Amino acid sequence: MAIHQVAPERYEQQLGEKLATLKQQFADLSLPNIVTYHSPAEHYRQRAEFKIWQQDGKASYAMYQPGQYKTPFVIDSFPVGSVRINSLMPTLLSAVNNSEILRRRLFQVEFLTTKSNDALITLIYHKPLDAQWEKEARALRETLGVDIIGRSRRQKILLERDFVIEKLQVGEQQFEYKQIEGGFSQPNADVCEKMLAWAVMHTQNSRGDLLELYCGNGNFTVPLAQNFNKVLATEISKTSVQAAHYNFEANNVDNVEVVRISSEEFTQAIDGVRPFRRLAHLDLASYDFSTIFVDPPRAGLDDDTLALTSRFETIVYVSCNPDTLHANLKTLSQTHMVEHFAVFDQFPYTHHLECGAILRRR
Ligand SMILES: C[S@@+](CC[C@H](N)C(=O)[O-])C[C@H]1O[C@@H](n2cnc3c(N)ncnc32)[C@H](O)[C@@H]1O
Repeated sequence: MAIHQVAPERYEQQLGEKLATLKQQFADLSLPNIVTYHSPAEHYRQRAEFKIWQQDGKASYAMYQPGQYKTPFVIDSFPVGSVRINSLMPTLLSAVNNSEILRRRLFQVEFLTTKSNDALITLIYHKPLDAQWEKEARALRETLGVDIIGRSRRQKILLERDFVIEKLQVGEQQFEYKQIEGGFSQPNADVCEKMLAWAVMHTQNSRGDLLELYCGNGNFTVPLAQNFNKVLATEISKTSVQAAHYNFEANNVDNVEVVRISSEEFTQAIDGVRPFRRLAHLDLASYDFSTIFVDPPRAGLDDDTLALTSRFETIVYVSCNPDTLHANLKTLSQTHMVEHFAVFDQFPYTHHLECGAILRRR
């Protein structure tokens, strides 16, 4: 993980600078007033990964300046990370340094924590993990009161669980989410709650059904489902689809079908280009889609998915990359008006910015 310069006294200034850049970049699109959602100025990331720097028989947490991967910066705290990550960091490190078996050839540590105070630690090694490692890891689990996963080449040792349970507050409602190790989850839980509330608010009183692409673990699907008759959600990752099933059941959401399929394949299926067995149990023609929700990875929407998106009356677009959002909105502006635009400061002190746009057909 690269180093972030956290300076809470500079929080407003850094956000102001990012907003100014964004406004300049989007000046050629007629955007409405931009609504800005702030992050806590520190301790906002629920997940973190560190390289482990080994010297003279001692392990330390290390980070790198982008592009300078031979010069580690040894750190002992991480103000970007949640309070839970910061309280686990020293305890974990001293336990690792007190056990030759846990320390030797450890090269990476990952923390996954939640607002609900759940936590999971993954220890990643350059050596096979044996019964002795497992015994020591179980003792570590008892000491920390946190689940541990051991990973090595072609090996994953689970002591108990490989997930955490998050609880997010969206307006008056609380939702429960399983977040699986290695699966996507929004890193900044406070900002995630604001994004969910924003999406729920702007889809209230929708008619018909919702198509969601890139649904992940159902993060948005769960609170949005109440605003639609039926929802068809799609996602490429098997782990995330498994988590999504759990999350629909845990939150009593019963009007969603989730399918493991890429957005490119789904576009082919709905256009009748070719059939997919994974969709055979669904009658696509029975859906009365009014709205599409997309939250693609940094690459944005591919051309075919973009063309599909432009056929919907209402588009909700959540994006972690202003460059691809801008390019996609330029195309979508030919058929749609941007009615609402929001900025969510998910990644303070970096140049990254999360945005949300609601578009209506002209
Ligand atoms: C930015 S995440 C958003 C996930 C979810 N909306 C959330 O809030 O947690 C993007 C998701 O798209 C999925 N994805 C990546 N490429 C895809 C593709 N070509 N087709 C479908 N899903 C894809 C990833 O696995 C990931 O879950």
